[in-house]
Amino acid sequence: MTSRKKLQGLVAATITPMTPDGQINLPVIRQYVDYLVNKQTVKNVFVNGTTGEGLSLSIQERKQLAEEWVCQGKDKLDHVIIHVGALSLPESQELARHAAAIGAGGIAVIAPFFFKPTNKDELVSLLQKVTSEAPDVPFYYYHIPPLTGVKIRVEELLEGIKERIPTFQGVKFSDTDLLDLAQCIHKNEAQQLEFLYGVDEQLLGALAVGANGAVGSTYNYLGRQTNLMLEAFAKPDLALARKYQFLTGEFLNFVIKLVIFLRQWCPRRKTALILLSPALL
Ligand SMILES: CC(=O)N[C@H](C=O)[C@@H](O)[C@H](O)[C@H](O)CO
Ligand SMILES: CC(=O)C(=O)O
Repeated sequence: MTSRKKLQGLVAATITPMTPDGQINLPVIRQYVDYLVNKQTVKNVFVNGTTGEGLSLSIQERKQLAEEWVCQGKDKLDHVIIHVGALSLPESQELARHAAAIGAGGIAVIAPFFFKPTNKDELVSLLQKVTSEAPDVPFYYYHIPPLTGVKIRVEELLEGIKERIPTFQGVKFSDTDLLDLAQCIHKNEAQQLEFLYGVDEQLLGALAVGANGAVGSTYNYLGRQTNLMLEAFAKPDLALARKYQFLTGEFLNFVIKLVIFLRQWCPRRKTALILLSPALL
């Protein structure tokens, strides 16, 4: 693996732009990159994840999106991470090979959530089969038990993982169990891993136990404010950092109410984002 800039700070989990007739809208990704960098001060993206509805897209669509993000982000973004998890192992492997071929900065893989791995060894062996298809690309395990139902603790998963998966780089940790996160960080201090937190409304707690950064949907529109929170935390000015964290919470409460109201007639996340983003720019 060639030397790379450490992934830290904020990573926007990108939404997938669609045309009114349900096609992926590739041409707007160029503007999306500029918007993230210039308006949100966010220079990393996580593509085809939960926010991007990657698991509801076809393989072809996922590849096209990955290509466009890598291409448009080339001189503007620091890291483009592509989520390549899928229920089918060959599809996941194909996406991993593709991500490597287009020069993605990293890949992430979710645990299969229908026929689930029942123990750590099963999960690592599956991750190994996917990541070995991209032997030069840093790999992040995408831990999101509320959605996958796979509750294997990351602390346990990490024991010996680097021997089996040399590209292992870190975890996108989307769970509220900060004890598990803290133990992972504590036990792996010597290893230069990257722990990216994924529950935006409690990022401050994760920073306190040593998270390196965060991947999330809200960094699409609260990226600038959250970067100010990171700065306040680094100072440290915890009172100010808390103010920004509370802002995320309040904003999400508002969005959740709005989404419940609008759910009857529009797809969830996009509705909220489309309606709210002009007010936030
Ligand atoms: C389940 C889900 O989509 N989680 C996102 C990323 O992990 C978060 O960014 C949340 O959207 C955010 O924390 C709001 O709950
Ligand atoms: C939020 C997140 O990280 C995802 O969309 O996958």
